[in-house]
Amino acid sequence: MSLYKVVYYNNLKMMSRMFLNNVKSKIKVKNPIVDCDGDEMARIIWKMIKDKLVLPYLDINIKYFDLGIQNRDATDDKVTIQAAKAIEEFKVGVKCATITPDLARQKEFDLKQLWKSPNATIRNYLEGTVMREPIMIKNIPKLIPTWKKPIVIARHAHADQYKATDINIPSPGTLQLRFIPDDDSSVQSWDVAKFSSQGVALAMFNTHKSIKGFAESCFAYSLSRKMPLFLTTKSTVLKTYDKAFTDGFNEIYDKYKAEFEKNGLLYEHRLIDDMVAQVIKGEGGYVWACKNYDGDVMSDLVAQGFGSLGLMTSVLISPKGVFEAEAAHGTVTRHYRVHQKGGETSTNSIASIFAWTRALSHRAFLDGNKELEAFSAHLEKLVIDTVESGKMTKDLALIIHGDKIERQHWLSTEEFINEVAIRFNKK
Ligand SMILES: NC(=O)C1=CN([C@@H]2O[C@H](COP(=O)(O)OP(=O)(O)OC[C@H]3O[C@@H](n4cnc5c(N)ncnc54)[C@H](OP(=O)(O)O)[C@@H]3O)[C@@H](O)[C@H]2O)C=CC1
Ligand SMILES: O=C(O)CCC(=O)C(=O)O
Ligand SMILES: [Mn+2]
Repeated sequence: MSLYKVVYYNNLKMMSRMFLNNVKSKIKVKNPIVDCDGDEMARIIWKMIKDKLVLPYLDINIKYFDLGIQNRDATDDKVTIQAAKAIEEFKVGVKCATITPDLARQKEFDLKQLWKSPNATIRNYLEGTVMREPIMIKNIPKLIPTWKKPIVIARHAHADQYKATDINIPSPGTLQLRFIPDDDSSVQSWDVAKFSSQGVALAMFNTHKSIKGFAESCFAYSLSRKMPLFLTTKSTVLKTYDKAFTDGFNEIYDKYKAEFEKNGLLYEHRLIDDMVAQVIKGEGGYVWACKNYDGDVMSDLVAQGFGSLGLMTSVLISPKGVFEAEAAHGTVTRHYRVHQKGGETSTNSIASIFAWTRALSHRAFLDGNKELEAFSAHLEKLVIDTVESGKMTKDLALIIHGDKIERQHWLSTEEFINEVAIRFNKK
């Protein structure tokens, strides 16, 4: 079995029918799923999804880890690494968006320290590639009208800025980079900068092993989806660092070249600035392999271009044979502030629902559980049917109605999830 298998439903209607025809009682799920809870509006959505769309239908052993900021602080962030290890053990995890604290958050929650990003901790532990793909829904116009087919961002999930040493330079002086080999060869050092006043510096790294693992997952994934692959870097500027990516991909491509050509698929390296311009004028329909930071930024751009951050799925596929699903967006703090004041919110829960369906379908695939596979497909179909019937959250309604939007055009956060749940019960 390929380590990089991702289940996609080509025939949602047929799978959904299978669910309706066959499922009489709660579906038994043999092996556990690791559930990582999160923060703010995302946490509120998470609970509603579990209570209304998942737990009533599944007899499932959920290994729960509370990655909410208060519990990470209370456990000195040990809970995050425990969650990563549990995902490694049970092979399938699903994660709610979490706060990565900055100084303002430290003050807000009276945190012991500025804990690291839980996403970076988990992804660095599991390694692998984050595949981000927009959910395309017929009646939601794309903000970038030239886009006709999905653009899948394949984001290298290991290191670079997300495992960097990120420091203040307190006074004038010389900054050096040193490499001390484990064997007897001599120490090497490089002068990075001569500071005449205070400043900042960053040291980041990656490994050839991780880069080649990234390349492997991108080629395997592109082939399985029959989509061309583009890798972007700034190798003209980072002549050594980014060349490690172009060389690593070329090496792995040798293995895939014949299959790519047989399927009429293209692999090409492009400079990132050239690519961003091409992306806007092209029609989509490819996998875009991005370095870690580029993938973070570009996936939000692509998500918004296709409609909303609430429609961007995100799955981590790891060479350890492990799978983690999440939404690409964050905790949606601006909406949460409204909720805290008792106001009505309309936060899109679709990407979080799809985090659950993608994790469950991977569980189904690993366990050979056809009923669970049909359940996940059915839930995805209900969500899409709900939006196609005109019932949606405000982010989507705004794309359709623009400044003519009225209250009747959209549902609140809870109303949308209730609407999906009602459809479930109608059968
Ligand atoms: N995977 C993770 O765990 C991630 C966590 N974060 C964390 O999330 C927190 C908030 O980050 P922030 O930069 O505001 O990014 P968010 O992605 O949470 O939100 C940014 C804006 O995008 C729109 N948006 C995002 N998701 C949705 C949705 N589901 N439905 C409707 N609109 C949506 C909203 O726009 P509008 O206000 O215009 O409606 C929102 O204010 C931070 O603490 C950050 O650390 C951030 C990214 C990923
Ligand atoms: O981990 C974080 O702080 C941000 C994560 C993020 O933005 C993403 O996964 O897209
Ligand atoms: Mn991001």
